[in-house]
Amino acid sequence: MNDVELVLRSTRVITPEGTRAASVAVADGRITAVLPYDSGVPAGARLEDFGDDVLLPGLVDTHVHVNDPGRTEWEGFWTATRAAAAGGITTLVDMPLNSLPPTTTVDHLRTKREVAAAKAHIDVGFWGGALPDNVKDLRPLHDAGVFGFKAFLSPSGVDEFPELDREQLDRSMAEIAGFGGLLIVHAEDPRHLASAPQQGGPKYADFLASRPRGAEDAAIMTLIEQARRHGARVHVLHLSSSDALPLIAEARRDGVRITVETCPHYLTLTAEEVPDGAGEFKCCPPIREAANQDLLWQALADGTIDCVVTDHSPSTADLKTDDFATAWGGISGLQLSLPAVWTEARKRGHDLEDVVRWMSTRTAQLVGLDGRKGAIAVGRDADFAVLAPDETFTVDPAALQHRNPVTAYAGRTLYGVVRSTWLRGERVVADGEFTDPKGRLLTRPS
Ligand SMILES: NC(=O)NC(NC(N)=O)C(=O)[O-]
Ligand SMILES: [Zn+2]
Ligand SMILES: [Zn+2]
Repeated sequence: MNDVELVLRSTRVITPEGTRAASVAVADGRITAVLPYDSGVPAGARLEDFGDDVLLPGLVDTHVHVNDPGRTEWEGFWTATRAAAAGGITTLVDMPLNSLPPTTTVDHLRTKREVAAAKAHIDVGFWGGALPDNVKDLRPLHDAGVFGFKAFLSPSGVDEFPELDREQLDRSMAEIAGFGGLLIVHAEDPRHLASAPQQGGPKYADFLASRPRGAEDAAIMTLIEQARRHGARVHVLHLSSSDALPLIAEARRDGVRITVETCPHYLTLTAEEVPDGAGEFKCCPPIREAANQDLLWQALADGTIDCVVTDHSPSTADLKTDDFATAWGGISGLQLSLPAVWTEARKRGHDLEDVVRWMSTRTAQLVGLDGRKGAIAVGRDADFAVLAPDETFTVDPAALQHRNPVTAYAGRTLYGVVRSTWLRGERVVADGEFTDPKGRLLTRPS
């Protein structure tokens, strides 16, 4: 084993065994030991002492739309990965849509990887996309290292990424189950969307009524039925409807291989407080009522919801119009996800270990990266965030690093200042100062 190069020390290190004062030894970008706080520093090693700031594993955000290449006026690898790093995220997995080309063939994946390579400030992996006409591309994409496949059941918002009907979903799922892959699904049933009251305009209540919980519940029922039949591994993206929770819990008890994520905005923002005309709050499925949010928190606490990811899906500011029917759907959360979730979590009696489990450990597990990411433990990559959990700040859009600093969190006061972020033992950002990009491109461990 190589000599220890770096020791990171804090009175509060979050490890799988709990939070304790510890020294974390690093060599060749990996954690080689987690030792008592006063273990000393080997000759030739550098010491970084964070005092009482918390050292936690870098977050793993498995739901990010980087949009590069093709819609780089919306977002790109340079800006998205800087925003992520500033928010304590050290790994992201890029969604297959909104970039041009979308990640739906091996050729397109190659293009994406070339574009990302020089710009990534954190580690980056890729999801593939399941379209009505690319079943033959799924296995080659899997073999090329994508982490799984996203499918929509309702329109995606971009023409080049059409949704699957039930038969097409069935066919793609059979194919993906055949090679042991993971299918991740935007679960809103188009029939329930079509039959809901439709009314454009600036009233949030009208938008909410147009995308009812029943649309999510019905799509999730379809997904469960098909996953059960195929023995497939499926994952529900960006769950907002609390009514779907009992369905998911029951399916899991029956042995269906289903996991679920939700997002910071569903956990921290409520329909009651969305101002009319405020397009920065539009996302699909929508932010729902406070009572719904309480049930999402309960499901996180009892484990029905596995993890929390951003669904960072930005656009240019002009597309976030005051008409909820036509405004771009997507909330930009990369830089603020940790403080936003932590602020609400602490209010509800959770500790940072819970937040780390939801935003790092479980997301790493979801994509099979738990051998390398998601915990401060020997053998894992030396990816860290240093957080001052009791310090507050007020969200100023001008301080955000993503390309179009539109945010639903403007003016909110949040707990948790990310002081620095570390990737494989190297500092990526500290107090707003970034180093040159050091991110690597990840493939699914086989
Ligand atoms: N085209 C999108 O980026 N859609 C995303 N938009 C949201 N969530 O509003 C998503 O993940 O479905
Ligand atoms: Zn989606
Ligand atoms: Zn998304």
